[in-house]
Amino acid sequence: MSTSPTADDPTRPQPLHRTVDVVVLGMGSGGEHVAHKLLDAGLEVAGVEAGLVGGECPFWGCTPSKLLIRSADALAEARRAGHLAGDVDVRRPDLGPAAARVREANHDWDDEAHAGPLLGKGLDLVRGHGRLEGRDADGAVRVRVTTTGGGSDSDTDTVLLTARRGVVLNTGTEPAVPPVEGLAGTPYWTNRDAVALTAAPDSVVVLGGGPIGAELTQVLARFGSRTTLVETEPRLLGPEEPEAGDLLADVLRTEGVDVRTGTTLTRVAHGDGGFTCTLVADHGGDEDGDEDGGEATVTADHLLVATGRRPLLDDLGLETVGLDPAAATVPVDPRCRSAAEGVWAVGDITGEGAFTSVALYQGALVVQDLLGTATGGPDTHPEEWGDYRAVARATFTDPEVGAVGLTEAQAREAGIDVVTAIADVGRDSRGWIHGAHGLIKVVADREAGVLVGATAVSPAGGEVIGLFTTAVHARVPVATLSRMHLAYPTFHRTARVVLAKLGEAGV
Ligand SMILES: Cc1cc2nc3c(=O)[nH]c(=O)nc-3n(C[C@H](O)[C@H](O)[C@H](O)COP(=O)(O)OP(=O)(O)OC[C@H]3O[C@@H](n4cnc5c(N)ncnc54)[C@H](O)[C@@H]3O)c2cc1C
Ligand SMILES: NC(=O)c1ccc[n+]([C@@H]2O[C@H](COP(=O)([O-])OP(=O)(O)OC[C@H]3O[C@@H](n4cnc5c(N)ncnc54)[C@H](O)[C@@H]3O)[C@@H](O)[C@H]2O)c1
Repeated sequence: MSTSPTADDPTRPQPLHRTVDVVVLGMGSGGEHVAHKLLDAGLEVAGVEAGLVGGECPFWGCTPSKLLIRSADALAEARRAGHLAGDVDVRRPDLGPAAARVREANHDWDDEAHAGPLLGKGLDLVRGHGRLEGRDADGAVRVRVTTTGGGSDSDTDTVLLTARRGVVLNTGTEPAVPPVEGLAGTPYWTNRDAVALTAAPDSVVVLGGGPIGAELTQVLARFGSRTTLVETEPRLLGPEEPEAGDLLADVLRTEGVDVRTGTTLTRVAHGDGGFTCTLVADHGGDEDGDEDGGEATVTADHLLVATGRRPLLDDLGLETVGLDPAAATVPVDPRCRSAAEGVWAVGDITGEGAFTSVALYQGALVVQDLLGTATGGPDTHPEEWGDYRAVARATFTDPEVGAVGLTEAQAREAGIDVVTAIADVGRDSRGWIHGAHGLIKVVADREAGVLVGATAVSPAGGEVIGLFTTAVHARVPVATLSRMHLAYPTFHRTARVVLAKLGEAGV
């Protein structure tokens, strides 16, 4: 690694100037993967991180939320035992054990378990806010880091990194907080507060019925919080199949959640007694229908805002390398190259799916591109490069909502000659035995004779969707799928019902 101190302003501490092969700017799941693989291959790599190495997923996202969900599911299963195995009295639901597991998993929000192995491989970890700073005379991209101290940079407030081969952007997202009157300045929670809870609050209003809102609503309700879920759109999990969101809303209502879809939070007041939320039902209202178009007031101890995420692209210096600083995402090609030479992007900022699985998938593409390990380029070997037809995802509510590829609406919008089929998981053998609520819906392309999308709302729906992910990804003909052995009795076996329906419809 070459080191050359430079000074733009003699009154400021000397910035350190280092040249490496690749700078990874933002060390979320995708960036961490890229750094590991490039270091393994012998490249000189610098990683720039303003927060914790590993990003949102292990510390405030996937892992802690799934740990809380696991405990909440255990409670729900215990409560179900009454119908199946005699009385089980859940007397004192306690978030404590789940909170302890969260802290065990993320070492009390300490990133040593992520940073340590990378440092061991020789990563130049620069802790601080990174910003692109144009190119040097050879065209190499530069990154200036305003350091937050630590490691070898504790004596300087600025480090300038030059990347011989390129920069990989992986700066992720932050909560998008809506401009609701009175909300700013109140102690509302985001996912970061929710996953750090050690006890369930008496009452909470959850704003936003996407994956974060839906998952955390069910957790808190199962631990005994009086929970109101407010969603502006007519249904939960908006981008997924409408049948999935409707079924989930029904399940949450059965569990005692006050689900208010088609409802907008218009005003927030916070005082000693907690939050007072003014709600306006504007899309048909809640299920009772008695407040449609009218104003209602809900009070709660806490307000959890889960209304989407905003890519962290501000103050990233995108314009210094010719990228649009006002764009909502950094669009990438199948190699994850941005429009700027020598600048790749991975993860949520690419807009290809805000999932850890996508960030890791894209990280592998960048590594393949930088190391030249693919057989050919995207033009000759498209199967080796970025393909987002079959993005699989799961919302870990109970039942889980697994999905892959296109929804019916998206397929129709894409001009596909769509045939759909739907089946009730609860009426099939395993579902009935289990007492499950669920459905499987498939979306087929009649002309091609293949599935382009599927949704599995089911116990273990995130696992059930694997079958359909293979089908959509590998374009397995529906006729071939219909002849598969499917173990009996399983949740995924409901596939045969939808496939038979597609057959009857001529697919
Ligand atoms: C509550 C919750 C639950 C989730 N559950 C799941 C799930 O079950 N499954 C799933 O697939 N996905 C889930 N997700 C989504 C998942 O967390 C993200 O898709 C994943 O973290 C990928 O993000 P990323 O790599 O793009 O960036 P991030 O993880 O956001 O990391 C980006 C990093 O860049 C750093 N950074 C940003 N700007 C700068 C800068 N200028 N300089 C230096 N550093 C910077 C940040 O500090 C951060 O550490 C969940 C998200 C949340 C919030
Ligand atoms: N299991 C998983 O894979 C998982 C879990 C959590 C999050 N994630 C990822 O994180 C992303 C962000 O999750 P999210 O749930 O915050 O975002 P989201 O954008 O998916 O959902 C936000 C919801 O809030 C609603 N909303 C927006 N403004 C509102 C307002 N003012 N009042 C009421 N409702 C409002 C939207 O209509 C939407 O339904 C997801 O898109 C997903 O990719 C994944």
